[in-house]
Amino acid sequence: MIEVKNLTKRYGSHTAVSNLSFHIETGQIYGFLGPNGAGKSTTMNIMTGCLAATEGEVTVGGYDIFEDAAQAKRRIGYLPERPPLYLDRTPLEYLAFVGQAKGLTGSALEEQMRRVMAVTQIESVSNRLIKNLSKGYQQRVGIAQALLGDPEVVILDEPTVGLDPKQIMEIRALIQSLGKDHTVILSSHILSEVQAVCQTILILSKGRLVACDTPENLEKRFAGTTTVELTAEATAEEVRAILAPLDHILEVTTREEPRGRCGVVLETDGEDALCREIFFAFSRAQKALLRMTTAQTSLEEIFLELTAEAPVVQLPGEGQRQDGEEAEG
Ligand SMILES: Nc1ncnc2c1ncn2[C@@H]1O[C@H](COP(=O)(O)OP(=O)(O)OP(=O)(O)O)[C@@H](O)[C@H]1O
Repeated sequence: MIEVKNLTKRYGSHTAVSNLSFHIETGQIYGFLGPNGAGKSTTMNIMTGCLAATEGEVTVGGYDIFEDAAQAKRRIGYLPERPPLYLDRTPLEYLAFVGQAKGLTGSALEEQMRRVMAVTQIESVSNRLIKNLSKGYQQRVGIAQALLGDPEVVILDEPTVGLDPKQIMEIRALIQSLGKDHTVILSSHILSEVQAVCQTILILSKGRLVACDTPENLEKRFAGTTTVELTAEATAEEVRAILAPLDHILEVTTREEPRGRCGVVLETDGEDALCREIFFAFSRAQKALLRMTTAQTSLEEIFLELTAEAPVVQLPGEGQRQDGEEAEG
C-alpha cells in the first residue's frame, strides 16, 4: 500500500530522517515507536505529502506522493500531531469545511459526515463549539476529519498525547475499530500503547529505522537469553553436577543458603524445554526443587536498548557533527 524508499530529510545541517525504507501492507495497524525527536512526525509529514523530502521516494497505492500528489493524498487521511481544528466552529461546520476541501459535495458530503461522526461517536457534540469540547472529543473530531473521503490509509501522529487515562482507552479502542476497515499507522513514544494496538512495530531512533516486526517477533529476535532462577535442597557442588549434562545453559551462579538450600541463577539461550529438563534432572538426583522462575528480556528493555542515546562524536576540526548524517549501509 505504501512504499518508502531511501527517505532522507535534512533541516539545514541536521538530519532528522536518514535513509529510511519500509513497506506498509493493506489491512494492518502499524506503530511508529521512538523517543522524542526520533523522526516520527517528519516521516509522517512526508508520507502524507505535507513536507518535501530531501531525498527518497514515497508511493501510496502506486502513486508518487510528490509527482502524483492528488491521487496519492486521496488514499490517505491524516491527523497531524497538532490537529488543525477551527476552535470557533462546531464539529458539523468544521467537517463540512474539510469535506468540501477534499472535493465532497451535496448528499455525498452529508452521507460521509454522518458516517465519520458515527464512527468517532461525536454526534452528541456536533453542534457545540470545538473549543468547548474535552481534549478527548477534540481528538475524535480530528480523527473524524481524517476519515472524510474514505481513505484507505489513516495516519495518526501521537493520537493519545495529552489525554487522560480514560480518554486514552477510548481513543485506543477507536483506533482498533478503524483497523477493521483501514490500514492504520500511528506514532507514539509509549511502548505499551504500540504493543497494545499495533500488529507491526517500526522502531525509529535518531532518524533511522532500527527494527520492524511484530511485537512477538521483536521479543523473540532480541530477547536472546532467558534467566532461570531456582532454589534447590542441595549443595552448590551437587547443583553443578546435576546441571552439568544439560545443554543450553550458558552460565551458572550458585549461592549456598541456610537449611541446606542453594540459590541458583542460570543464563540460558532461551530454549523453551529447558525448565522441564532441569526439573527432571533434579528429580532423578532425588534433590528437591523448591522454586523455579524464568525472566525474559522484555520489549521495554529491547526498546530502551535500541533507542539508547549514543555518545555525541566530535572529531577534531569537524565542528558540531550531527549523528545520522552518514548514509546507512
Ligand atoms: N522544522 C524543523 N526545523 C529544524 N529541525 C526540525 C524541524 N522539525 C523537526 N526538526 C528536528 O528533527 C528531528 C526529528 O523531529 P520529529 O518531530 O520528526 O521527531 P518525533 O519523533 O516526531 O518527535 P516528537 O514526538 O517530539 O514530535 C528532531 O531533532 C527535531 O528537532
